[in-house]
Amino acid sequence: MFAASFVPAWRLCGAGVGMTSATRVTGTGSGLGGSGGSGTWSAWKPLLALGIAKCGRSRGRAARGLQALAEVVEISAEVGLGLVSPQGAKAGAVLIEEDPLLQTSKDERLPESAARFRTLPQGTKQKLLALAATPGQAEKEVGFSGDELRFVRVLRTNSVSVPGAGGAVYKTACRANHSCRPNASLCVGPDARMRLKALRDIEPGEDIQVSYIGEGDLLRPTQHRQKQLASWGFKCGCVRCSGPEDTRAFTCAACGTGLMHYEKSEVSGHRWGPCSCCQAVLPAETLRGAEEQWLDHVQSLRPESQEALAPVMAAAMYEGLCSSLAEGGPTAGPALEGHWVSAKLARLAAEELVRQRRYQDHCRGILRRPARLLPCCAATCAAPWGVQPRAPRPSPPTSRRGSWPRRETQLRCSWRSRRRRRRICCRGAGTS
Ligand SMILES: C[S@@+](CC[C@H](N)C(=O)[O-])C[C@H]1O[C@@H](n2cnc3c(N)ncnc32)[C@H](O)[C@@H]1O
Repeated sequence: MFAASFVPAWRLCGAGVGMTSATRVTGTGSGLGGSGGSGTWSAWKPLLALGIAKCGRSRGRAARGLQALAEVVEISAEVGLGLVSPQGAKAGAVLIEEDPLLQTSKDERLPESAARFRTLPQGTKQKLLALAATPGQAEKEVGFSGDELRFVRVLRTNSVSVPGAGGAVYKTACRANHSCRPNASLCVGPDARMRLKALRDIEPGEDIQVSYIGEGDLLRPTQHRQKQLASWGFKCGCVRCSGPEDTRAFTCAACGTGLMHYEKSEVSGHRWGPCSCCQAVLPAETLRGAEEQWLDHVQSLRPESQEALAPVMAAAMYEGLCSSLAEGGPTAGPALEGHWVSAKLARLAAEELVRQRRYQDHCRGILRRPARLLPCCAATCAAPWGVQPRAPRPSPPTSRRGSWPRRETQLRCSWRSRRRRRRICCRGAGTS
C-alpha cells in the first residue's frame, strides 16, 4: 500500500550536536542562487525570511519585532536549504509551530494524492512544489509527469507521519535537515499541528536538525542508519556517522571492566579495538559470534504472537545481561552503555516495569542507560511510557531488605559491584 511506504516517519528523537554546515546565506530572501538542489527557488523567495514569524504562536514575536527562533537558510549546494536558530534557544523551546500545507490519509494511494494536488489553490501548489524533492523508485512514479511528478517526490521526501492518521507536509518545519545526533524534534499532534521543539539548548547560529529515522534505528550502528536514510538520497555525514562507532562496544571478557569499541576504518577495515582497560585483544570472530547471539535474542522478541510477552522477556534478558556483566566471566557481553542491543533491552525492560506500575525509580535508572549511550534520548525515551525524566525520587527505602522488591535490590547490587570493580581497575591503571 502506498501510505505505508511513502510516509518516511520523521519520528521523534533526541539531542546532541548538529552537523557542521558550510556556506550559509541567512535569509533575507535575495541571496539564493538556483543551487539549492531542489528546483524552483526563484518563485519562492519569501520563505527564506519567514522563520517562525508566520507560524502560530510566533505572530506575537514578529509583532513585537523579536527575532525568529528558526530561520530558513541555504546550507550548501549539496544539502540545500535548512533551518538555523539565529539567537539560540533553550531546551524544550518551541521553535516552530505551524499547520500543514497538505495532509494525506492513512491508506491514500499516490494517484489519489495527485488528484487532490490538482484541486489545491495555486499558492499552496507553489509552496509544495518549492520543497525538496528526491527522486524515488521509478516504478512508483510511472504515470506522473511535470508538476505531479515533482509533487509525488515532494511527498516522499517531506511527509511527516501524523499519529493515527496518514502524513502531512509543512512549509517551514520540512526544511529541517537530518542528523543522527539531532538537537530538535518534530512533534505532531493528532490534529496535525506541528511543533518543532529544541531537545537541548541550541547555540545562536546553530543548525536545527532533527532525525528522519525512529529512535530505535537511531540507537543502531552507522551502517544500519545509513541504510535507513538511503531513501532520502543522501549519505549522512553527521558527527556520529563520521566519528567513532558509539553503539557496538563490548565489555572485555579478560578483565570484565574495560570496553572494546568497534572501530570503523575504510583503510584498515572495521574491527574491534583492544580493551580500554587491560589492552587485551579478542579475536574478531569471538566478538562477532557473541554479538550475533545477542542479536538473535533480540530478534526472538519480535514475532507478533509474542508481542505482549516481549517486554517481560526483555526485562528478564536485561536482568540476565546485567548480572552476567557484573559477575564477569569468559564471554564478553554488549556494554550496558555502549551497545544498541543493551539499550534496546533496557527500553523494553523499562516498558514492562512501567506497565507493572512498579519500580518507578529503578525504571528511570534503566532509561538513563540508553540516554547515556545517546544523550539525546533522555527526553524522549521516557515519554512513551509516561515516565517524567525529572520526576521527584521516591523516599529512600528504610532498609534494603525491607521495602525494595527483590529484583530491584538484585540489579542495584550488581550495578554497584560492577561500578566498584571499574573504579578499582582504573585506580590500578593510574598507579602502575
Ligand atoms: C525534508 S528535506 C530537508 C530540507 C532540504 N534540505 C531542502 O532544501 O528543502 C530532505 C532532504 O534534504 C537533504 N538532506 C537532509 N539532511 C541531510 C544531510 N544530513 N546531509 C545531506 N543532505 C541532507 C536531502 O536531500 C533530503 O532528501
